[in-house]
Amino acid sequence: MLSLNNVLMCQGAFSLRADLMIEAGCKVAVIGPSGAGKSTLVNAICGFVDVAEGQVQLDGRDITQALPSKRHMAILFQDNNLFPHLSIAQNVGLGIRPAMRLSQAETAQISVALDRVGLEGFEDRKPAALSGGQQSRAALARALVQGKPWMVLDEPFAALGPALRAEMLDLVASVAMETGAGVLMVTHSPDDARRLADQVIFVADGVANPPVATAELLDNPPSALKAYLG
Ligand SMILES: Nc1ncnc2c1ncn2[C@@H]1O[C@H](COP(=O)(O)OP(=O)(O)OP(=O)(O)O)[C@@H](O)[C@H]1O
Repeated sequence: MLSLNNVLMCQGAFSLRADLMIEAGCKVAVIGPSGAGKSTLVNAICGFVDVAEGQVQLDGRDITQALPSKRHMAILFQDNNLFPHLSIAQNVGLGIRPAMRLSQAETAQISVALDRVGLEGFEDRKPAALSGGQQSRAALARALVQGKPWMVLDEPFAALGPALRAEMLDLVASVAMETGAGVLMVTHSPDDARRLADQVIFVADGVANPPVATAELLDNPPSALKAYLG
């Protein structure tokens, strides 16, 4: 369980409030207008944005001040953060061991993760020799090997076409189901939310609202969400 108890997050003059809980293993989309604070929310949960008031808890443990690396979250952002000078296997290996001296078992684990995302045989390629979709898959493999209970995605597949995006969302969902990981995903697309998410957090007017069942919220949107959806 991930809880934000009366949390106030600030980025310069911008501030965002949240008082909400997300069940372990739940897949949650974060939607809302541009600049509403979706990235601020997930970055605060991951430890990249300071919390000015309130408490962030993971399974009852106060992680408000914890380093990002101690938060049990695998993070996947839009640019994939693949290092261009490293091979795909090395990039995925960074998810296991930043120092990169991998044991045989860890090397095998990388191959299993690459197989899982459909990149078997791509171990030695550099990111530039992969398509955009394949790069997204490699970044997902890196999240996979971390074995964390949460995957946090900030518009991870925004650069992909609709068919490829749907494919990646289904892959995230099946990986999450296999590992039992919860998913928190920022997206601009209500269709993506419907495809992946059990629940939706709507961010608007300085508030990240508690999660509501996806169909319930998108089928009967409150006025601010209706205005956003158009
Ligand atoms: N480092 C920063 N310093 C000051 N203000 C910031 C900083 N980062 C973001 N902001 C401001 O915080 C607000 C929320 O930004 P945020 O990126 O969280 O919104 P968002 O909902 O993710 O937007 P988008 O959908 O456009 O990506 C914006 O007004 C933005 O200008």
